[in-house]
Amino acid sequence: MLSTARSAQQAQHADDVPEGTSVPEAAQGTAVPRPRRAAGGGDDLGEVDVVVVGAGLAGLTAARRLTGAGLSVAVLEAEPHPGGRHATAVTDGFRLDRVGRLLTLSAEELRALPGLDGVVPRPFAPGVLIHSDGRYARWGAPHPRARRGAFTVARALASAPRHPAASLDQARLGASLVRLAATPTQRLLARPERTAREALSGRLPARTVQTVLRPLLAALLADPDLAVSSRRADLALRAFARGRVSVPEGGSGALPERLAAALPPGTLRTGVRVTRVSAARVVTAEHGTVGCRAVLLATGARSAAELLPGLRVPAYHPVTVLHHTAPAAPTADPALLLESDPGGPVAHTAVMSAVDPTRAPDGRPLITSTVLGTPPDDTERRVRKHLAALYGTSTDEWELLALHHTRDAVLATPPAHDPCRSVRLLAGLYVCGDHRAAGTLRSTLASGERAARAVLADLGLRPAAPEEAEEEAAA
Ligand SMILES: Cc1cc2nc3c(=O)[nH]c(=O)nc-3n(C[C@H](O)[C@H](O)[C@H](O)COP(=O)(O)OP(=O)(O)OC[C@H]3O[C@@H](n4cnc5c(N)ncnc54)[C@H](O)[C@@H]3O)c2cc1C
Repeated sequence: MLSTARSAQQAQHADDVPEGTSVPEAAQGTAVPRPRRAAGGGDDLGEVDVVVVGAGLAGLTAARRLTGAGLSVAVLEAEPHPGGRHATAVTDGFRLDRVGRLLTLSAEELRALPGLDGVVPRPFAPGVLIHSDGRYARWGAPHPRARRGAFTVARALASAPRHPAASLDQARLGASLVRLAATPTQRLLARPERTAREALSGRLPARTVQTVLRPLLAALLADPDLAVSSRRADLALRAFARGRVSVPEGGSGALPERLAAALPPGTLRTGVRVTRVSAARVVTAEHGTVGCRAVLLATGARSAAELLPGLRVPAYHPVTVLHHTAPAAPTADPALLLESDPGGPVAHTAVMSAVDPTRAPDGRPLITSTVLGTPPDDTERRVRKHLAALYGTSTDEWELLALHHTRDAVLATPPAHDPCRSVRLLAGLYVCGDHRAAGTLRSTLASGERAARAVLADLGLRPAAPEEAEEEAAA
């Protein structure tokens, strides 16, 4: 049963409760109905215990936890498939990511995330290949005779035979990354927080920051201006130093697909756009109304603010991803190639079929390239020209498979970003997603877990607990 004390509680973060939000029946003290039958087929979505709006990573994680607790749940997703920003489209047998974020978790860390065991990370070649002043340099690849082990990328930088012009810079960067690789998360999070630009320029020569760290952090955090929090930058650089930059086998969609597949049949309803929410009812565009005991908004920040005007929409970095195939792969090297020279438009690119052959059919090449910020008008033509220069080959015969522009692709996490924003608006109404989290994959998933736990507590199915300011939520 819902505890009276809990239901009478005021919203924990009144500033975040949209004006005019209707207080749910449960919060007004009316009897809590018995668990409801699961949503049925046809256009009648029936009644359920909890409606989760949005089948991205956060909503699916919350749904997994709620169904695991025995509640009937309807996950309503506007698109024809789950996954949100991290859905992977299949075109002519190619698996094409929409945003294509890089993974910075080890296989063990990935396995430990709820519902994601079985997702396989496909690493890039160790280190990164950086294009600068028309030349290429591989940073952080271990010497062929070096012993394997932890922190190989950082040690490689510290001990590699050096280009005379860059030897001191390379040694200082290597030493800095070796130290970072060994620093525990809590120590990193306790450091003073500034922009990454300020923090890095205090530690390393401007040339190293500009030619190596800026393009590397742009690839990892989608923030080429280094305005991101120095703590987020340190965590990302530590993952790089530990040799953990990879992509999920089969595309980013492997993560939401795994979470969706584990839900009880009938829980996920795709092609259902929600147009109005209150704590006891959800109205859809074409499928009527769903009655419920709690609503969890997991739609991404902008859509959440459309459904509940007053919710704050934080800043995001836009990302444009282009997928090409070619008569022949421009290289067999599974390297992450970073552009350090200004002018763009490509920030980073890889022969993705060399990194993860499962993304392309019949051994065909797949080249995936990323443009950060607002893309130019003639994006495809300029990207094709830039790729010709980067790979040193003609791209005239290359075929564009897809171009995806996502305006709110990656949460901006400047200094003083709150890593653990409240997920409980009031009893019966909850919100989760990357905008409630720290700017990491783990914290986005944790926001779904936190929201599900808050629902369970308000429904009396688990002891009420303060919203966990979990360590992992920040990391
Ligand atoms: C490989 C990988 C690496 C990642 N690395 C990071 C990282 O380093 N840092 C980080 O912060 N995050 C990372 N992420 C997570 C990612 O960047 C996003 O934070 C996350 O995908 C956002 O998920 P979400 O569920 O909040 O929102 P979304 O993915 O946007 O899902 C929202 C869903 O709601 C649906 N929807 C919207 N409006 C409605 C409506 N009215 N009715 C019904 N449905 C609606 C949308 O169609 C969408 O499916 C990573 C993800 C992957 C796969």
